[in-house]
Amino acid sequence: MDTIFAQASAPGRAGVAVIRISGPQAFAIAHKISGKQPEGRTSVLRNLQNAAGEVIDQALVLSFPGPNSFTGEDVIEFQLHGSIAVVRAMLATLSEFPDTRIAEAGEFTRRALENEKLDLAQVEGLADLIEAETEAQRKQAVRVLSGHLGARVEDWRKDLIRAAALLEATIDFADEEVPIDVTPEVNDLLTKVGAELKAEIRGTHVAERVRSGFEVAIIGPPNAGKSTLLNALAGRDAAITSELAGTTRDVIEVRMDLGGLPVTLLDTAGLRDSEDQIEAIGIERAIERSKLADLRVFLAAPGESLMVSPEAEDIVLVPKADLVSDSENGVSGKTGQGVSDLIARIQTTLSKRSSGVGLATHERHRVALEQAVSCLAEVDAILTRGPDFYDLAAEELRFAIRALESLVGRIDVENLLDEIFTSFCVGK
Ligand SMILES: Nc1nc2c(ncn2[C@@H]2O[C@H](COP(=O)(O)OP(=O)(O)OP(=O)(O)O)[C@@H](O)[C@H]2O)c(=O)[nH]1
Ligand SMILES: [K+]
Ligand SMILES: [Mg+2]
Repeated sequence: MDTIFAQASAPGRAGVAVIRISGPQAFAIAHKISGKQPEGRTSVLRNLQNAAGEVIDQALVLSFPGPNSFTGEDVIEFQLHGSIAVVRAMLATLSEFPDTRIAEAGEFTRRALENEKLDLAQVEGLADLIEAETEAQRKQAVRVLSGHLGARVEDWRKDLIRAAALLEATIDFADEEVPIDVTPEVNDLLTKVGAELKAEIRGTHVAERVRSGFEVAIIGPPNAGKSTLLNALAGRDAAITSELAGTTRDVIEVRMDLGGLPVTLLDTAGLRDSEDQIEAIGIERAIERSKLADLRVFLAAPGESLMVSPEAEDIVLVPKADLVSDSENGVSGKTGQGVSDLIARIQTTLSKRSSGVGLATHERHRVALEQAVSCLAEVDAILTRGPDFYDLAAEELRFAIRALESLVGRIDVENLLDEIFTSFCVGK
């Protein structure tokens, strides 16, 4: 097993840079570079030397003897001064040791997975946490990283294994009089697990949104002030505004953090029947994108007919509130009137939706859960055919169990690993 090393902190100048070493040679290397090692899980201040005995830097040295380390192997961390030259000199010195090489992207985490310090879902949570930009994303990632999904999978697995065992026990008695009817208990177990899986599946759609962002489309007739409103919400001139109807044509996207939720605001072309070919394409796109959006903000005068109808939670506001007398339900991007109310309404609506997130947060999780659910439906169908088919039902149950195990990487997932780890940075 190679010993691997990498800069774990971001590249460039900084107060402190962290270089991490993991593997069988980690302690021996640290000894050569910095002298006697600190006791496990403590830190000491040391001069670090290169092969020629020159001092590279003065640094904190931390040691984590395996298996109680992030990777499960012996790990050393150097906290150096965050200088490009210091880091380069350290990496050059480290690369001179035999059986030691720079780590690949995500390789420390990969070793943590291989040494069962993390399960596969936790690895995904860790990747999400590093990517997190908003509070909602951070919270969701921390939940996944905590390993609760693994615990949940373990519960489902136990229930399904029990159901399979009950069925198999019956098969063994096939020739004799069956002592007890196991179907009520099996059905209870299947119903319970099935309902819980379905609830998790519902949550995955929202979780995906928390990760990638909710889309909120601003739509309405030309010149309603959509682009002006977008600019007011974004706090910058992201879209061109003018008194000419039909100014906006392409969908304009602005990413922002709305009270901790990641939101992409969409400004769209004004909706009307247009002879202009380019404008007509813009209008078509406006309709398409706004239908796919998670929420729509309509700028429309009362009674005004639109080419898209609002859905239940959509927000309908009277535009240019500064010009109308009854401005109760109005908004004005120009004066800022009603803008903070609008932000609060968007936030409330989306937070309510994001509260439905469970522990399964990735497309991969959804696919595995749905596979398990469809296996369970199949088990139900087989059971109605009577005890002669119990062995078939037990077999199908094992497929469901395997689908669930793939969530946490208990079964062979080599191809998945490459996909997951390519999203990691070197040093993690
Ligand atoms: N009084 C007033 N004028 C506004 C308000 N919002 C926008 N305007 C003006 O209305 C005109 C149209 O504004 P835009 O923001 O370009 O409107 P739009 O809905 O994006 O228009 P299209 O992209 O052409 O569909 C501009 O002259 C703005 O200055 C408002 O709240 N109050
Ligand atoms: K306009
Ligand atoms: Mg516009």
